[in-house]
Amino acid sequence: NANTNACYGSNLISAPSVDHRLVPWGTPSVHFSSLNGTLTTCCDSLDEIRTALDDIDDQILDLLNRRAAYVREATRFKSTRASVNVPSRNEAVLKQAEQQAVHIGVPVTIARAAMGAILNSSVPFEQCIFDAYNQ
Ligand SMILES: C=C(O[C@@H]1C=C(C(=O)O)C=C[C@H]1O)C(=O)O
Repeated sequence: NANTNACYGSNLISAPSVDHRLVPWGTPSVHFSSLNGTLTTCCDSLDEIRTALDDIDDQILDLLNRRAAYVREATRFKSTRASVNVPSRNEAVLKQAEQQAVHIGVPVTIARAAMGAILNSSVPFEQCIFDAYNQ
């Protein structure tokens, strides 16, 4: 079959191009099972998505707060400043996070970067706590 598209003019768009997609395009990736067993799909708008993201970000911050409390507590079991950072443990935490990410389907790129940022900020936080009690 000849490709006759070009015969109809250069402005003919037979398939949405990367720059001209009707939104929303593709198929939804967020599904909820409600109480009566019916499946509902999110989302109807970008606003709805951002409201959901804001709520999740609040939950992440809550977890970070709890995590930081334990990191602070760990300082009490370190007798020297040099023993605050434990590279082997950092590696183990990262490796475990990557494996868990694969297991539950979290994009590994996100899991790796997020856990890396958590560790890279937790160690200085713990060192700061150590210093504050060591002067
Ligand atoms: C909390 C600790 O101290 C540091 C912080 C870690 C963390 O945030 O998970 C891990 C290892 C240490 O570098 C620990 O030794 O477990």
